[in-house]
Amino acid sequence: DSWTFDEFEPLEAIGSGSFGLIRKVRRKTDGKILARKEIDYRKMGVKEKEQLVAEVNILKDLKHPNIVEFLERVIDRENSFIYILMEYCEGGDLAAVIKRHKESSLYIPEEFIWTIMTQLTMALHECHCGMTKGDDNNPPQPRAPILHRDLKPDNVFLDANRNVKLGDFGLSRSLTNPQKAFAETYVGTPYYMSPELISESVYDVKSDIWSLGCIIFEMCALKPPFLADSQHELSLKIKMGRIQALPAQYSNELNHVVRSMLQVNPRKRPTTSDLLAAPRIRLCKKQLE
Ligand SMILES: CNC(=O)c1c(C)[nH]c(/C=C2\C(=O)Nc3ccc(Cl)cc32)c1C
Repeated sequence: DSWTFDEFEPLEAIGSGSFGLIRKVRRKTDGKILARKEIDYRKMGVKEKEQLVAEVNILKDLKHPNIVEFLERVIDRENSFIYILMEYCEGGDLAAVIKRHKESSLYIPEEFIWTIMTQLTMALHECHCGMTKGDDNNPPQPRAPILHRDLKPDNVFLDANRNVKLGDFGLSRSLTNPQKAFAETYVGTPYYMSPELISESVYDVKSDIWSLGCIIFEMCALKPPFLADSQHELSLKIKMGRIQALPAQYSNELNHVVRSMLQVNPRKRPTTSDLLAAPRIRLCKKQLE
């Protein structure tokens, strides 16, 4: 821990992530604004502590312009707190963007939706198909896919230039052993639970694609693709997989891409590579470079 605790001036709380509060802080040395996740590990069980260590290790290895940057972990043993220092995303989370549009009955412009989808797909591509850093005596090689497992608008953040930053890998898993990761206890947000998770409780990269589809659908329709008053009814709707058409102003290509991600059969859903090959996403990717 190269930072001592009083390096940072605490500012206001800005949100809550997995395991704890997120606070805006100012680094005293250079005045840089950062986000600090504050976790009181006194109350944590062994399993949760292991999960937290796994989250930090995953975040430490993921370096990508569309994934929140992990800077440092500081342990305050006196008060049994762990502080995870990450980049500050001035634009807040995507859930707030959707909420603002819904309240002012304004649809989100299609162009913005494509830029969000493109950047989220690139972030997921890094998680699912990333390469190890490699060094001078061994070349980079494919590493085990990292499943985010809790993709939702609340975990997507925007920086000052509206660049997308995928955050909160609190529930993510690395598929180190060949068979798929079984969802020990599914803790994701019920709205975004994929059909395979409801039935076989097996989670793999295609389950993240389903959740990505739910996020993009919600950006267009300003409500999730499946809504119900009970978990049971929600599960039935998700397994049926019937979704309404997007609002008429959105293009056929956007409808097609969203529906392809929301297919009940995971094998029919596109991979991140398939999505990055879609014409509109290729175009958007070029414009972002
Ligand atoms: C009302 N809160 C906000 O607008 C807000 C702002 C300005 N930033 C955030 C959140 C984060 C932020 O700014 N950096 C982050 C890094 C990781 C995670 Cl999991 C979350 C954040 C939020 C929720």
